[in-house]
Amino acid sequence: MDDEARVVSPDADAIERSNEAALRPSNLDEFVGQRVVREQLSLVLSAATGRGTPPDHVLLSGPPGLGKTTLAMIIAQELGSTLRLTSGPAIQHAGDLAAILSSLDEGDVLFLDEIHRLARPAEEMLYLAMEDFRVDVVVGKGAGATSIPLSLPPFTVVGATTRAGLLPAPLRDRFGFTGHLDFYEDDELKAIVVRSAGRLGVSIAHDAAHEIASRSRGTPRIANRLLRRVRDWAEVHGNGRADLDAAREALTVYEVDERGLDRLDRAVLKALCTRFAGGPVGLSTLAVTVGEETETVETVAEPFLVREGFMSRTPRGRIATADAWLHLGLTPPADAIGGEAGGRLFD
Ligand SMILES: Nc1ncnc2c1ncn2[C@@H]1O[C@H](COP(=O)(O)OP(=O)(O)OP(=O)(O)O)[C@@H](O)[C@H]1O
Repeated sequence: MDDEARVVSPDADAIERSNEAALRPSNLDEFVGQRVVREQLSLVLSAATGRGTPPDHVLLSGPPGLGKTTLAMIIAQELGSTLRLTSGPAIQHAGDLAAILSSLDEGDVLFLDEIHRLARPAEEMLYLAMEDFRVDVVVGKGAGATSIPLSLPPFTVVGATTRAGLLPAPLRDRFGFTGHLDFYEDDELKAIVVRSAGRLGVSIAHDAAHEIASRSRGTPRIANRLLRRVRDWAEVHGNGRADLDAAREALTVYEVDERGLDRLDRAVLKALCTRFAGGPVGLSTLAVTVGEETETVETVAEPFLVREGFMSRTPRGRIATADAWLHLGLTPPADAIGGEAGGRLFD
């Protein structure tokens, strides 16, 4: 299954991103949760504003859908600066980055999403630009090529990455502030759902907001998406009000269960428990059994199942925890490991 086709996917396509625009908080006070990052960032921004200089470069790391782009927008907003958005994969050549850098105005915020996917030559150009506000533009080709240094006005890079570990140390070191975003608690997600419902003009009951929050896998993007599906259901089958019944019915239609697992997650757990007696079993065997690509199971279902304590990765393969058996309504074998124990991780 295409990841973005899943209602519980943490990723978003272009259409969804444009739908999300209306739901983004526009300042730090409206940004729910992530208390530590919010406090630290607020200090960095206030100090820079007080000094009248651009703040240090900011690196935001964490899984998709937790608010990195939103925070970048808030940073620009709080600084009263212009935000320029691009991403690692969009920059194919160093020249693409040179063109962006040389068009920046003083104090601009340059948001570089998926910064870990920048090509090496662009990465090296970025080091120089971040450190010395300078870029070397190469003119001509081959032996006749010359490099012309161009100075840039002071600006701030906000880099976002889902894989902070992949960033080379020299790049990581050029960020004066790094904030790591973590999965949200249910009460924070509930606050986001209530706020988003208000923005969408949907009347929502508190227990319905809680129901949506608890099935959203700790991720605001998923919470907002489930809210839109509940709104659809309420408009088509109900009275337009998102009450608990509407929430439960809609999420049943989309096969998202009370712990946030969808059809693929449950298929993986079921295969693990019933076909392989709880494992250990290799990932590719498991993927073939559920009729999916290995990569889909590895990147889409497994991280959530491991995080929730349903599955464990061991050197001999994947195993189901006691919680997995219980969640499927099955009796765990006597030697099943507890949900929290998690086995020994091998990577
Ligand atoms: N703390 C928050 N409070 C309220 N809404 C939030 C919060 N964090 C994220 N959202 C909402 O969740 C959606 C996804 O957020 P965002 O696009 O910022 O995530 P992201 O981490 O940049 O994702 P990606 O890595 O896929 O680019 C947006 O609609 C945003 O408004």
